[in-house]
Amino acid sequence: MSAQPVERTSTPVLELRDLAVHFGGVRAVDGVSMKLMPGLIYGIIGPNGSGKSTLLGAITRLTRMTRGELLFDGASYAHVPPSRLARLRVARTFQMVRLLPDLNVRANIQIGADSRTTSDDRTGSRPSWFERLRGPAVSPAVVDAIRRTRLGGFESYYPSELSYGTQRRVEVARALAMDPRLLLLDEPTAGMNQSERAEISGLLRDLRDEGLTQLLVEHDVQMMMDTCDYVFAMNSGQLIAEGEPGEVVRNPAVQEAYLGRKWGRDA
Ligand SMILES: Nc1ncnc2c1ncn2[C@@H]1O[C@H](COP(=O)(O)OP(=O)(O)OP(=O)(O)O)[C@@H](O)[C@H]1O
Repeated sequence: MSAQPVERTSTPVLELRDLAVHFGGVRAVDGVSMKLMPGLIYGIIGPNGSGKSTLLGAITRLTRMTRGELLFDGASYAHVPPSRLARLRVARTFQMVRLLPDLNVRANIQIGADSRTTSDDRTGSRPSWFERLRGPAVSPAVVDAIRRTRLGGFESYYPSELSYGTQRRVEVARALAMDPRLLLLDEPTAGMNQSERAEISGLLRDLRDEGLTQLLVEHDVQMMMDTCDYVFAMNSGQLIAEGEPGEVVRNPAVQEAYLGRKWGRDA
């Protein structure tokens, strides 16, 4: 693994230049620049209120930027509406599980596959996603997402019948069914037990090995160290450190931001 993936010469999948999001006088994100190179898992760590979720919101165009530039594959998308992000092949999962309770696992994942084609095709002549769910056809993208997330056997289950960890995996599967080039994950292991966390970490690393670029926001620093290739640390809306995960969590500014807590097996 390279400790300095940003030094590679290929075009970043995602680049942020001097990104800022201010809410009145609150500088939630204040001048963040980063480059995400293809096929790596990136993480953002930082204490509560440091701006991590706001940054994800800006990247996914759900939160209005105050200034800065967003580039995907080298092209600006700062004015692309969030509904068109699937077309860019950017997918995300949310802090809270957002599965539709009245649809089974297969149908929930189908929504991901349909969101991409819906975003691409605005002719209005196609059946709605709900009409297609009632039909017999299952997209190859859905079959593939179920295989990659090891959800085989759960296809007919409803969300309320699944453990929290499995619901989270369905969320990841729904995002994968969009065939993303960049997957953004907001606290994917929140509320999980240790074995569920390890399972998600393994899944994300498998997806990385298949070439999927990922950006992860997570409170569990040990999980970030075990999972990420490269970590950004935020505090008060700004980046205070970046690099190989072990180095970043030992950085004095990062340690101070977390009020003296220490991580790492040998820290
Ligand atoms: N819509 C909003 N209006 C005003 N202030 C906001 C808004 N959203 C976030 N903030 C503020 O911006 C700052 C950054 O919040 P944000 O949720 O991005 O941090 P975070 O690092 O994701 O925190 P956590 O780890 O607790 O989720 C905080 O001071 C927060 O109160």
